[in-house]
Amino acid sequence: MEDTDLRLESSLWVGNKRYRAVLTGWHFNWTEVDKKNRDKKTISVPVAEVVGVEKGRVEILPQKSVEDTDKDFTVFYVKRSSSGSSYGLLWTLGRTQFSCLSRVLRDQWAKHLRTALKTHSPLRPNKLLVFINPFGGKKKGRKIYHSLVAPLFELAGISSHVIVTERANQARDHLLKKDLTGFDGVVCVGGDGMFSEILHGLIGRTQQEAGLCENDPTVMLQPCPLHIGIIPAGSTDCVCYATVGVINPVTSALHIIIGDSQPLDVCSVHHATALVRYSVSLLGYGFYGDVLAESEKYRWMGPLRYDFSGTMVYLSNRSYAGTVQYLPADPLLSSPRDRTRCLSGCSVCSRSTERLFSNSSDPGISLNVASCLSFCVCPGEWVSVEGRFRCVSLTCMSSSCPKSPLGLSPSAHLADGTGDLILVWDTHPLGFLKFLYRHTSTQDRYEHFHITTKLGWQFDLPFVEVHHDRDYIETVSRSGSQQHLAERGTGQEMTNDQKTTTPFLCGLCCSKAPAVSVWNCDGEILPSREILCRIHGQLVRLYARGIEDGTAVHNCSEENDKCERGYT
Ligand SMILES: Nc1ncnc2c1ncn2[C@@H]1O[C@H](COP(=O)(O)OP(=O)(O)OP(=O)(O)O)[C@@H](O)[C@H]1O
Ligand SMILES: CCCCCCCCCCCCC/C=C/[C@@H](O)[C@H](CO)NC(C)=O
Ligand SMILES: [Ca+2]
Repeated sequence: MEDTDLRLESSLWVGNKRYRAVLTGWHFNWTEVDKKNRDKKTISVPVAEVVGVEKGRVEILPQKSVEDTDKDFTVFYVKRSSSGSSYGLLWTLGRTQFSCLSRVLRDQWAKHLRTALKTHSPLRPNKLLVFINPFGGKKKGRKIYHSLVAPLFELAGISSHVIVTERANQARDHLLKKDLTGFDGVVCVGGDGMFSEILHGLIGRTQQEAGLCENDPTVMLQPCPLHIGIIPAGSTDCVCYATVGVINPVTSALHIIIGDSQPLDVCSVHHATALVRYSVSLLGYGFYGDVLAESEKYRWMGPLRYDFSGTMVYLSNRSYAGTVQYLPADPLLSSPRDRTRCLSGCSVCSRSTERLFSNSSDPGISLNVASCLSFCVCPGEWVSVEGRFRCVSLTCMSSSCPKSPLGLSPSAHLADGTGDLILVWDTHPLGFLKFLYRHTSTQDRYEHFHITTKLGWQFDLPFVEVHHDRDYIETVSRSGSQQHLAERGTGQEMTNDQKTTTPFLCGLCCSKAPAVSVWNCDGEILPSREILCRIHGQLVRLYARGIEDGTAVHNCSEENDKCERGYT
């Protein structure tokens, strides 16, 4: 249908005020008109952000009520407000009840608006498969879904098949084996672990159907056709925070309803000739591996277990010997140190789409896995580093979360086909504390497109390196070579503290320093230490749009003169 066919204009009343309402193809605007026919304030809502249109005077929350009047219709739409911090925007459900002069006109408005919203947001889901983890986070998944999300899905005409999980990996197995015909997307209600199940199920299913072998890191994996929605109800909710900007079930539900689409890079992790897992947020050895291993003992603490374990692990003052090899990405694409951020509509990610899906541009395809584990197969390209590390982390995105608002790599991109490798060399305990403090502090903030820090940038420390990687390998083992620490980390000879393998404050919290750590892969401990990773650009799509710039919120409401895009 042409946009001109959707155009409609008439007087409408909200309460006793008269408005001139106009539906163009893309926007629905209503402007108050005073008694002298002068325009006053305008409210403008993009049609793509209209959630639903109901005949009569309808309310949804706290309970649904319908007054079936002849000349009225109610429009529900996305309304934005600041989240309190400057990071991301909260979305709530806006609602306006309109009255028309006749029933015929009312029916015309309802029909035109419904047609327009379908035309302008083609990815809106009709049918969703929803998995609820009843035990995630504070164990409120069921309540969050039924009280906050289900009424919105119903309003938007989405039918959902809900499965409350009874065991770990049920959602993954369902996606791998059961009939998924008719579903537009899969929604998980839970935390990063639940998201990871959906990720594994959908990627696995897609490769099975395409006849591709996931174990082979040289294979170009097939992007998943189904979208993933995340209703946050977990402990860290990092994937939700880093792709939406807030941890808020209503905001996430609204992104799902309007069919937002955010591609996401995924890292496949291999050991020997097998796929071990996929990762999007954190593949971390050393500190983050130890924090996860320690935190498993304190599950009963809920989300606080990470802070408690973080403190315990910090006090144990561990570092580990190992070797990391990586293939650097093209520095012209972007840099993890450029202090920009990946926001909604990011141009770096958009430009990457073409590059990623043209087959010729991926030299990583020719890797030989067996060789990779022992030496570099692309001389001159692969970089190898060896030494003692506090932590080695790889992330495909910023991995910001409430515990680390800037994230592990604040300037990383969600969908540029690269990952950031952060090497924190062994250093004095106070130096490492500074790094942890900088990257977990809530005081640092983003300003329009650039990151400014009051405390100092987390990568501006002499023992921290950050690299931008296309594909890379990591092998971590105990090499016993401690000299590298002095050579690369601080440029000075190692101190006694650094040389010793005895933990700092030993006896207060642990008795013997372990020789090796474990890999934390998005909150799961990996069984292998020697791993090979490959970044698969834009392998999955989320019902999200990246982080909207919180500083662009207009301070406008229905009382102000101009209000665009439903900002409040
Ligand atoms: N019914 C269930 N019983 C037990 N475990 C489950 C169930 N459903 C899902 N799980 C598992 O629980 C783990 C944690 O779930 P989730 O991510 O939702 O919560 P969380 O508190 O954020 O945990 P984490 O921070 O460890 O990821 C997931 O890895 C998932 O596989
Ligand atoms: C001295 C105290 C230090 C406290 C450290 C607290 C931990 C900070 C968490 C930042 C993690 C950001 C990356 C997210 C990773 C998720 O994939 C994963 C699963 O939810 N979360 C964790 C904590 O491993
Ligand atoms: Ca990326």
